[in-house]
Amino acid sequence: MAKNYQFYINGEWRESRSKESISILSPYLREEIGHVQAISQDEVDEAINGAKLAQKEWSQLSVRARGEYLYRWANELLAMKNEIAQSIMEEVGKTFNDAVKEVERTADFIQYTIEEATHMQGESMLGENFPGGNRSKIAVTHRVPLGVILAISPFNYPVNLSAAKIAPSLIVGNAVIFKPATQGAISGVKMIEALHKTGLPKGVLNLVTGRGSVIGDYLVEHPDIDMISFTGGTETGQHIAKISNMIPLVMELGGKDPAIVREDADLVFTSKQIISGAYSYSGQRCTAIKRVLVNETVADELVSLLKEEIESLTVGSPEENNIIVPLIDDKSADFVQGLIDDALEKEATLVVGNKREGNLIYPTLLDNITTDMRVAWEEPFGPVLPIIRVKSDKEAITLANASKFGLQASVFTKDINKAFTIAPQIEAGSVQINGRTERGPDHFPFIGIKGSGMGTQGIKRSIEAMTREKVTIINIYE
Ligand SMILES: NC(=O)C1=CN([C@@H]2O[C@H](COP(=O)(O)OP(=O)(O)OC[C@H]3O[C@@H](n4cnc5c(N)ncnc54)[C@H](OP(=O)(O)O)[C@@H]3O)[C@@H](O)[C@H]2O)C=CC1
Ligand SMILES: O=C(O)[C@H](O)COP(=O)(O)O
Repeated sequence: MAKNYQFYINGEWRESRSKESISILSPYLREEIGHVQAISQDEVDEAINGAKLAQKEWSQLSVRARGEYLYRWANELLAMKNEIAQSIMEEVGKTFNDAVKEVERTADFIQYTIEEATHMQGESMLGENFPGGNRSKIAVTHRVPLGVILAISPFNYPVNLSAAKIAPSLIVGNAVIFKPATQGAISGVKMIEALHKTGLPKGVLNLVTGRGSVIGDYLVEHPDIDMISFTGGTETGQHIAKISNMIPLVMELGGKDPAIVREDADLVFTSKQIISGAYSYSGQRCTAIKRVLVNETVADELVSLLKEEIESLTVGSPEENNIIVPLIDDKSADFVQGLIDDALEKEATLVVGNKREGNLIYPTLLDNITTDMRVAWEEPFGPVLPIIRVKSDKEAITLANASKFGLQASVFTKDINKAFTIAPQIEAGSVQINGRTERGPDHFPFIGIKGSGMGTQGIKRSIEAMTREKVTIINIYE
């Protein structure tokens, strides 16, 4: 019988008083792999009240003392690496190798977070530097925690994107309410089992499980939540931004990252970057390359190179480390198929793909995409890549910026002057020159603008986002 996973509140593992649970189906085994608790609003209140109380003492510890718990967490995660990776694989259909990498990356993330926080210093300012001021007034500024942070994560990196919110929150003295994606909650439970083993004080971290559509608004609107760090879809993020109280928000949302390919690009290198950017984990990455804007003079050659690469991609179960794996659920596969069908009805050219077995969509490349086709603008979160042929850099930039999203973009060219002319004109949080779009390394700032989010993640920026400045002014008697 599938295991029943408990939720974690005030240092204890519990079953919900609601007596309700949610069945988790594996996207590729297509069978139930466990149940998570559908907790009640009373239990949400209990978790937040406990967090609020626990935060007071937790914030009094030194950064080094808090860091000791987090170092142990990183070590426990590594000790449970295979078990957690197995969960990630079964629950979200990521290959075992990638799931292991996700756990290792998370341990690195936590360790770097501790080191970064340990080296962050405040500043002092002399009053005399402002007209009319004098030396007897000195401001000392340092960062203080915000209180209780609500961390909401998506399914696709159930461990890494969760820890990327939890570790920066905890190291600076916040308490956390962690709401994992329901499809991803078992992996969330496992990573918190590792944290529990560190002896973390009760209430500092609480794991609440239940459908976002049921407990999400209640969590977001709760008066004792002091900041929300959210990663997920644009619609969910926009909804949260509308209903939340006047508290800081960091939102990392969807994307439609373009790869702009100039006529002078190294096409062999570029095609490999595009393939890995677009198709890894079947395109279920916010930073996946989701459209190619290629100069028409090199389009035929690029398409032929991409086709060749796609034909060598392995397709099937994540247990055999295939690149293309079944999508998270049937609904997502239907959505991707809808984008393909719409483009083909409007006379896009099918280069390769458009084959489907249930929620397994084969890698699909569509050429001659025009702006009336949905796939030119919508985020598939699946293995389909549209090629839009352009006449000039100017047209590529205009199309890149016509998207409602603004996460990342890539520019492929051998002309570094052109690259640096194009990059500033692109409306995106980051522009990669001659590289695929991606979030890592994790200490780099990671920014979504427009429909792709608000605020900045990346280790130091996340720490800053989860703290505020506090100024103490010394007035020296003469
Ligand atoms: N920019 C970035 O860094 C990233 C962006 N994404 C984006 O996320 C999307 C895919 O992830 P997916 O998990 O499907 O995204 P969703 O927006 O469906 O869910 C994200 C999280 O929000 C929760 N949620 C749902 N409704 C509410 C609500 N009303 N209040 C509070 N929380 C709620 C979900 O819970 P539940 O699961 O219970 O519904 C889940 O934990 C894609 O659009 C992708 O681009 C993904 C990763 C990174
Ligand atoms: O959720 C996502 O898709 C990630 O934030 C992207 O991370 P990656 O670029 O490291 O895959």
